[in-house]
Amino acid sequence: MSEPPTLRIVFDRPHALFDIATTRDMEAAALAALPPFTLMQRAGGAVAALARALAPHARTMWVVCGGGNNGGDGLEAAARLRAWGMPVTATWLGHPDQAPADARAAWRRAVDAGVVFTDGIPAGLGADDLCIDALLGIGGGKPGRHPAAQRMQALLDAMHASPAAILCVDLPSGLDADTGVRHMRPQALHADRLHTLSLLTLKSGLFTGDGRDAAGQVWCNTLGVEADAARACAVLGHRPASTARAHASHKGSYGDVCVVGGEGMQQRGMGMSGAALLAARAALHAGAGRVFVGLLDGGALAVDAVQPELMFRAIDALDFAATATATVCGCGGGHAVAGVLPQVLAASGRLVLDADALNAIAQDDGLRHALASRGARGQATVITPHPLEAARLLRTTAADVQSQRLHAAAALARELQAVVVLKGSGTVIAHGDRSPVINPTGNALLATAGTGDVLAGMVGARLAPQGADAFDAACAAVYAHGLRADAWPAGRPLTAGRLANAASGA
Ligand SMILES: NC(=O)C1=CN([C@@H]2O[C@H](COP(=O)(O)OP(=O)(O)OC[C@H]3O[C@@H](n4cnc5c(N)ncnc54)[C@H](O)[C@@H]3O)[C@@H](O)[C@H]2O)[C@@H](O)CC1
Ligand SMILES: Nc1ncnc2c1ncn2[C@@H]1O[C@H](COP(=O)(O)OP(=O)(O)O)[C@@H](O)[C@H]1O
Ligand SMILES: [K+]
Repeated sequence: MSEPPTLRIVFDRPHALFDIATTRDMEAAALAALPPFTLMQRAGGAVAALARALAPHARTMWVVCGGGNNGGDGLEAAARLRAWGMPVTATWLGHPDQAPADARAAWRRAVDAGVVFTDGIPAGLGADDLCIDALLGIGGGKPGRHPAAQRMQALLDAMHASPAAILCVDLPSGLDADTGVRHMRPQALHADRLHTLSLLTLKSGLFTGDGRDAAGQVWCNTLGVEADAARACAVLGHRPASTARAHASHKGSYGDVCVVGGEGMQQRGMGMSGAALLAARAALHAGAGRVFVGLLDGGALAVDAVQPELMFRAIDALDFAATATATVCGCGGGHAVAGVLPQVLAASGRLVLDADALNAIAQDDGLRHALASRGARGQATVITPHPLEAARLLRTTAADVQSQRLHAAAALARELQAVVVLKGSGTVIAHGDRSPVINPTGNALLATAGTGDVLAGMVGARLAPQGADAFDAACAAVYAHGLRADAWPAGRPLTAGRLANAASGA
């Protein structure tokens, strides 16, 4: 067959993501079905072709290879690059007597092709040069257990300290392909000159947790092996369908959002109305037909002078059960929100729970039960925890949640019978039987207070229209929220207020 194509991963359509176990199964089946060494030749060929495209003017291509098959892919790439006349230098941590058969064959081909081997670090690596990280792939385990670990870390440090671009083979070495947890660290971030060519399958860990920082631009080559999408562990989020509005629509077509939150100064001396206003403004700018605000401030504030479209109501004057209505509850809710949650959980047809609503539920089994029983009544719920809020709900630690984001989101979704939006880099959206989605948009500009309130409002706006699907609404809102940050003009500080206003049409 002709060389399988390499695809630059962009987010115009969903991409299936696979875990290590399924990738191993697929690899074993393909190895059994194909002549020996075929897969590694395809892998090495794909790496070499991308390397040449990324660094056509390189004076040095340093291929850094571990002792397993990831290193084998690197050695095969080195052989190809050398045959094409590229200036290749290779470092190999393996040994011909101990290497897996395919890696040994690749080493032999590299030697025969005239690749220069070195144990040191090539001098004078420049910005036009390329390092190929083929130390560890899906066989990489936790550090410390391997005699080669220290040497690998030193080689990684050398690659990342150089001004050269880096192409990671299959995975950034040391990244857990399933979870996005990084076991080996580069000293600095180099997203603009970092690439990863995922082989056989696209792995979930490239897109969540540390994955995005570790991987840079992701590419994929399936090596000609067709994947069964039904075996995917997750799906990469993608641009939602256009939200063009029919001429003959009216504000009722887009539904109402009721925002409940914002504890007042008088309760505990902590005014948090701003959080509820941010959610309300975001819902308005994201297209809700009408937005009502029920503040928990004892009536202290009755209008948002900057956004007079928002309609303030006493909690008892809000109709949570009305059709085409979504309630967004919890933003800045403080302690006061616990008092209204029984009513909100019982009555709201569609509900977004954020922040203090989630903290209150984590502390109260009655509320937890009230939330979990909504699904059976056909009431849709989206919860939007950040990792610490998720940890409180799961009665564990934020570090534990971060070490298994997909798993944590799915476990919460199961227990609370809700759509879960586990926020952070590579936000995970999970619900029931749906394949979890990892959102690819967003960046650290969002790491500023209030952007989560804006997201809750944006989810509410998408959940409000009659017939809206809660999972799709959550995915679309998270994608749009992150896209706003990705398109943010350079030099303009991103604040949550500006983000809320920018939510229009997104
Ligand atoms: N066999 C084949 O034909 C193919 C192999 N492929 C490649 O093979 C890779 C998987 O190969 P392997 O299963 O050999 O695994 P790796 O090459 O990822 O890692 C295994 C090697 O690394 C060592 N090691 C593991 N953890 C370590 C640590 N923390 N510190 C230091 N050393 C450590 C192990 O002792 C072993 O020598 C994939 O990621 C992919 O790059 C794919 O390209 C598909 C084709
Ligand atoms: N580094 C990051 N990369 C991508 N998204 C981020 C990052 N930091 C924060 N975010 C996003 O910003 C929002 C922050 O929400 P949250 O933590 O609830 O903060 P707050 O409650 O102060 O608004 C979430 O949508 C989260 O996914
Ligand atoms: K690698």
